[in-house]
Amino acid sequence: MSDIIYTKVDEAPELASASFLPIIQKFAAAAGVSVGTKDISLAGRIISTFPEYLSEAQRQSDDLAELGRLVKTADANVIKLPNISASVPQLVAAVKELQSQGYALPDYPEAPKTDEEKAVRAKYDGLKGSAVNPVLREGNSDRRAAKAVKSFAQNNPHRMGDWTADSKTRVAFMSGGDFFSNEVSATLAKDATAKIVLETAAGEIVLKDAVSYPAGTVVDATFMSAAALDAFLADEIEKTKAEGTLFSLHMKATMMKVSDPIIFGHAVKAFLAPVFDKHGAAMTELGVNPNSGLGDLLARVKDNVAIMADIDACMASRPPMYMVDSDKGITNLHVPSDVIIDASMPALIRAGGKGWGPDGKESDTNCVIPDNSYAPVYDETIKFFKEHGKLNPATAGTVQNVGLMAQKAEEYGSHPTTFEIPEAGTVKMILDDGTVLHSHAVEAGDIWRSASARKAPIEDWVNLAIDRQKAEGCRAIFWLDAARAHDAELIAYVKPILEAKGVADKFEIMAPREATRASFETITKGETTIAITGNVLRDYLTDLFPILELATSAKMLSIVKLMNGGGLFETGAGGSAPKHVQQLVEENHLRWDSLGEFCALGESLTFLADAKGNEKARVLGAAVDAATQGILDNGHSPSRKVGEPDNRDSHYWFARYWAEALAAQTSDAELAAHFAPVAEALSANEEKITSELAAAQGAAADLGGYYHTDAAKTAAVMRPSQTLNAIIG
Ligand SMILES: NC(=O)C1=CN([C@@H]2O[C@H](COP(=O)(O)OP(=O)(O)OC[C@H]3O[C@@H](n4cnc5c(N)ncnc54)[C@H](OP(=O)(O)O)[C@@H]3O)[C@@H](O)[C@H]2O)C=CC1
Ligand SMILES: O=C(O)CCC(=O)C(=O)O
Ligand SMILES: [Mg+2]
Repeated sequence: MSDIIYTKVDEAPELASASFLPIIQKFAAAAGVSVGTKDISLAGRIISTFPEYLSEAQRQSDDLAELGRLVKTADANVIKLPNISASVPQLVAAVKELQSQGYALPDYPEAPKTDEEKAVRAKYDGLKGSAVNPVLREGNSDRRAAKAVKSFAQNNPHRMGDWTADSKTRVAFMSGGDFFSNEVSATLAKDATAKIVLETAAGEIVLKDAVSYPAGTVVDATFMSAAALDAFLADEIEKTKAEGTLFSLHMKATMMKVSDPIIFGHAVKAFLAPVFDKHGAAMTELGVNPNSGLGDLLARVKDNVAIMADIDACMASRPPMYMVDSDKGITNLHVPSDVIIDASMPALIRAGGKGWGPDGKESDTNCVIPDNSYAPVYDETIKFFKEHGKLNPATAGTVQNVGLMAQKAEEYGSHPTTFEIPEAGTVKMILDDGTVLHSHAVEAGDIWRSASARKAPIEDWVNLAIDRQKAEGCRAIFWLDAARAHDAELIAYVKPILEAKGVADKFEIMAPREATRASFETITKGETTIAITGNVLRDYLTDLFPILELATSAKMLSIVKLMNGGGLFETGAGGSAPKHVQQLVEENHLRWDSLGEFCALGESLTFLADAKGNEKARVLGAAVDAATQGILDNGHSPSRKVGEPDNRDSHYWFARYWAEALAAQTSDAELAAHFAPVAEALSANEEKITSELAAAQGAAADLGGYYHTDAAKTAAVMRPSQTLNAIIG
């Protein structure tokens, strides 16, 4: 096993790796540090799941499973880039592309009937959504902006849209019948195995047999009422029209891969309610599944003139929709994975509460976030800006995050125990000793789910929070709502630990709405605060605050201190930026910023030095930090526009500053001697390299695929400077 594993992923970060990884490998080798790769891309995961359909040459090992084992050991040192968490349309597209490249994969069975189809479908379902992060995240999350990154943002503030008190933008959420209001929770006194059953008039349906929990696990159960959701959505569509704003829906259909696509499907049905009422049967016949979105729906009904006419008439009577791409007519409801709440809401808030409408113009927006558990965070943020005006990134302090994430904690681990209820009855969670832990009366179509958080991760999380607060000496708030069932159980863990460690006075506990306001008040004063949150708020806040403070969450330091002693270093807190690939393919400019990779690399090398006593790795790591600083100080981050320096230029500069720092350091003479000529060559050839890189831009680029690109073509596109390539070797 290599000293450091660098993950092979998808889309923009993978393109960036084609340019950056050869540099990392070359520099690391000089210090005897090996950097290997493991493929966790969507295409790679599909290929490794179906060996029986593929030729020997096409087969691939199951790298995700291997990494899943590695992260449970003290040896793990993994640099994890963002990967696609696939929605069904993305999965289907990736399969089609692989088939076109000669991979005889089975089609994705939309409506599996035979046993074989059901088996294939089950395998594909395992690849869906957030199938990678929960496997690798065997530790809790520490996300913050590195000091250099934060001060760069303060000295070079990005543009922010203005907020005015009369903005019509608002957040809409349910007032009852949702996951928030139906939640019940209990902490298990002893190890237990639970069975989840649905008791109906006709008998008992076993939804899930034998889920095991160790003693101390906090086990929640809740449901979203389909009837309440539908009434809410219909009402909000009407209200949006009356208010003259855009209708938008913000979900996490990728990570909440069972519950949220269903909620998304309800919104598609609500928006096209008259069409579904009239043509429901015909549409089902055509294979329409509202959960796959409007894009899939339109592709299936496009040849039916009557349905298409009624869709047009319905859309004309509806409020305008928030658009993903107004030029191409792609709406919020086209694909469930296009609008993902963690990134979409902060971008809209950064823009002053504006979304893009079908006319290609900015407009105030109704932001529909049905469940009330976390919607108040965005609601309060918007209220704060309406009262105080936009945040000033030049003077704003920072919100760091410590997130409970390990061992599939909370909602993000709930997929195997989430069910769309087939018929009315009572869902019961029954323990092996006969105790009925939780019970809910449900109707057909309700979405019932159970989430859990284990004792060891919860305690590790509280201890991580204590360490981080001690290191920063700043305000620290547990975002827990004493009135919410799950949070009350967590508070029962948190308080005694804080008291036992004598640090209770250093921490506050507040419900998300109050904590949101308190955090904005703190950073408005230029101060730092730590948000100590559950898994979903970890995700939401580590995009929200960075996007407001730094313009993007791509620049975040994202450390997962693995519970068994290893290190997982995530690059940034954002995703794989599909829009960046689109730009590269059209005009050969990659605006992806690798600052997240730079930060993660520095941490990984320092971790290697500490874990293995490898002093050369420490020197390399310190030089990475100097190079990162050099990129910031000298403005060599990628620009957004074609013809200007892009991701590849920033890698040249990174290599140069890294080599210069290594040549200049005095802790390791051998490394200094090795890198002196490299630094000199990079500096002497600056003009030549940057003009070779510039010459590559402008025309369309061929990667030989989207999900499964051609390695040689990608390398040719991403490494266009022969002079630089010759120096790197
Ligand atoms: N850790 C992980 O594995 C994660 C994976 N994802 C996955 O990523 C995909 C896309 O998700 P999405 O919600 O659109 O979020 P993204 O973070 O990928 O994109 C949102 C926007 O953020 C900006 N951005 C993100 N990263 C960078 C970067 N390195 N440099 C510059 N700008 C950046 C871009 O803005 P602009 O276009 O204005 O330049 C981009 O369009 C999905 O498949 C999702 O599942 C999402 C989050 C985390
Ligand atoms: O795993 C995913 O789908 C996304 C992860 C994410 O958004 C995050 O961790 O911030
Ligand atoms: Mg996120």
